[in-house]
This record gives sequence, structure tokens and C-alpha cells, in this order.
Amino acid sequence: MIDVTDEPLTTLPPRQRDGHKGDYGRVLVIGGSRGMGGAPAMTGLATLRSGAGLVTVATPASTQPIVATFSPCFMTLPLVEDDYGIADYANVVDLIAAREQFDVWAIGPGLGRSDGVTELVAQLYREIPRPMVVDADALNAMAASLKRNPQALANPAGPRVLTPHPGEFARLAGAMPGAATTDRVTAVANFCERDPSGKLTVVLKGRHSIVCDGPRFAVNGTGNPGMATGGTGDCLTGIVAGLLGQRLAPWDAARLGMHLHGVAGDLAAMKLGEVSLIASDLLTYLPEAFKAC
Ligand SMILES: NC(=O)C1=CN([C@@H]2O[C@H](COP(=O)(O)OP(=O)(O)OC[C@H]3O[C@@H](n4cnc5c(N)ncnc54)[C@H](OP(=O)(O)O)[C@@H]3O)[C@@H](O)[C@H]2O)[C@@H](O)CC1
Ligand SMILES: Nc1ncnc2c1ncn2[C@@H]1O[C@H](COP(=O)(O)OP(=O)(O)O)[C@@H](O)[C@H]1O
Ligand SMILES: [Mg+2]
Repeated sequence: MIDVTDEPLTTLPPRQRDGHKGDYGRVLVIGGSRGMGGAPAMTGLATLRSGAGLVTVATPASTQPIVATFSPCFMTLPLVEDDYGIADYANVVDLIAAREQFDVWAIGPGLGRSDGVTELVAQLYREIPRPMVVDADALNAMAASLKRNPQALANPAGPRVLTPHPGEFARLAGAMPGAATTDRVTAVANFCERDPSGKLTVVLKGRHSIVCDGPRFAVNGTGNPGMATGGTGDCLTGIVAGLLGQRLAPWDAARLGMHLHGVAGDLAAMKLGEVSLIASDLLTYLPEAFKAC
């Protein structure tokens, strides 16, 4: 039985005077491919702007120099690639071996689609014991794995927060959710039940994004159509990862993340007087959104 939550939004605790980077999370973002270096960079910037202590962006070697130019504040890690994109065999071993270094993983923005990506995502999704945000092409990779074996991703090693838009959700679940909120809630709740381990939280994005973890859901009331632009979803991935890095539970990080994402978009639209935004406008007003919360 699914029910709308009546819990108040969980917010971040006040920072201790002697806080240090490790207290606020070491986040690994895995994304990017030739021509899509901006996506993981926006995710990394949103993670930092959401308060994470340290952010590393792992991206194919050919894209690494480009991603690194987006900010001196995050580190970058080259991923081995072959002619078809990321080479799964060469990377999964190193990344899994690195699992103790990172508190939170965020995979998918700009990752591209290939057999190597599908295999890399499937192994990381199953094996990494830390909280993981799964977005964009990592969701498309999951859909490819589920098509081959519906149980391929059951009972992952740690909590997973999926952030599909309706197109990505349709690939994952096999059908486009209806437009009505009740249809969308039912579709997401049914999808969450596919993993009885209770480690799944899903944010179905849109005008009124819905967060659901199986028994409960919440509908977001912030945001505006100016946010319907490339990169704003990559920013949401970073916000949720940044909140997970500060020790919020997946449900709280997803629910607060979508709320703050929309508040930042509303502040940007109001302050810029713009009907259409670009994703970096959202990043500009994200700290103010946190302050207002
Ligand atoms: N600067 C960069 O590097 C950027 C890189 N990016 C990266 O690009 C990769 C592909 O991601 P993507 O979302 O752009 O494309 P895709 O997965 O094909 O889905 C889009 C299709 O889904 C459908 N659809 C239906 N309803 C929908 C809805 N409400 N909202 C959205 N879509 C909806 C609709 O299909 P249609 O109905 O047109 O057949 C639509 O054509 C991904 O890795 C991402 O991170 C981007 O983040 C941008 C900035
Ligand atoms: N009309 C709208 N009103 C409010 N938010 C919107 C609207 N359209 C899109 N958004 C938000 O913008 C983001 C778009 O995500 P996504 O499609 O993944 O973008 P990208 O992959 O290009 O970064 C989602 O968080 C969605 O909730
Ligand atoms: Mg997206």
C-alpha cells in the first residue's frame, strides 16, 4: 500500500565549527564521453555547490582534459576507453578497488551508450556498497541489462537513487508513465517493488517530480518550465549526491534535492526575469536555495 508522506522535509544539520572536508562527503561522479563533457561537469559543480567536501569526476581519458577545465574545484580521473567508448573490463576493476575512497557515487550523466558502458554500469550498480545516484545513460544501461535479465539488478550492494525523466523511465519500466500524478505514482511504486530489498528510491522527474521508495511518495511543488533545458537533470544528480555525502538518508536526500533544485530554478527565473534558463543559472542560485531552506 503506497501513501503520500506527511513528514516535514528533512534539512541538513548545522555545520560544526571544526568541520572538515571528510565530514561533508567524498563523491565520485562517473560520466562524460566525446562531445558530452558538460554533463558530468555540471553534476560535479552541483555536488560541490550542495556542500560536498570533495568531488572527483571520472570520465574517458579523451574527455578528461575538457572536463577538468570546467572547475579547479573538482579532481578528475581518466577512464580507459576503446573505439566504442568506455572499456568496461579496464575500469571496473580499478573503480571497485577504489570503493573505499568514496562515500557516494553518481553515475551516468553524458556517459553515452555502448556495451562497455552497459557492463560497467551493471557491475558498479551490483557491487558498490555505498549510496549511488543513477541517472541519464546509466539508466539507459540499466534498461539494456533488465531487457536481457529482469533480475539483473536486484538486491544491489547499497542504496540506489534513480532519477529518470519520463523517457528514461519508459525504457526502464517498459512503458511511459501516464500524465496524471496518480498514474505516475503507481508506475514508480510498481517499479520500486521490483527490488524487494528496499534499497531503491526513484525520482520521476517532470513538472511536478515524484519521489517514491516503495511504501511512500512525495510530489514536488517547486520549479518552472524555464528548467526544461539541457543539463538541469545533471544538476539534480549532483544535488542529491551532495546531500547523500552529508549523510542524509536516500529518501531525504532525493526529496530535499528535488525541492532545492526547483527553488534554485525559481530563484533564477525570478532574479533573471527569464522565461528560459540555462543549467548554470540554476547552479548560480543553488546556494541561495539552500539558505532559504
Ligand atoms: N551538456 C551536456 O553534456 C549534456 C548532456 N546530456 C546527456 O545526454 C544524454 C542523453 O540524455 P537526454 O535526456 O538528452 O536524451 P534521451 O535519454 O534520449 O531522452 C530524451 C528523450 O526522452 C523522451 N522523453 C519523453 N518525455 C520526456 C521528458 N519529460 N523529458 C525528457 N525526455 C523525454 C523524448 O523522446 P521522444 O518522445 O522525443 O521519442 C526525448 O527525446 C544523457 O547522458 C545526458 O546526461 C544532457 O543532460 C544534456 C546536456
Ligand atoms: N516544466 C517543468 N517544470 C519544472 N521542472 C521541469 C520542467 N521541465 C523539466 N523540469 C526539470 O528539469 C530537469 C530535466 O531533467 P533532464 O531531462 O534529465 O535534463 P538533462 O538530462 O538535460 O540534464 C528535471 O529535474 C525536471 O524535473
Ligand atoms: Mg537527464
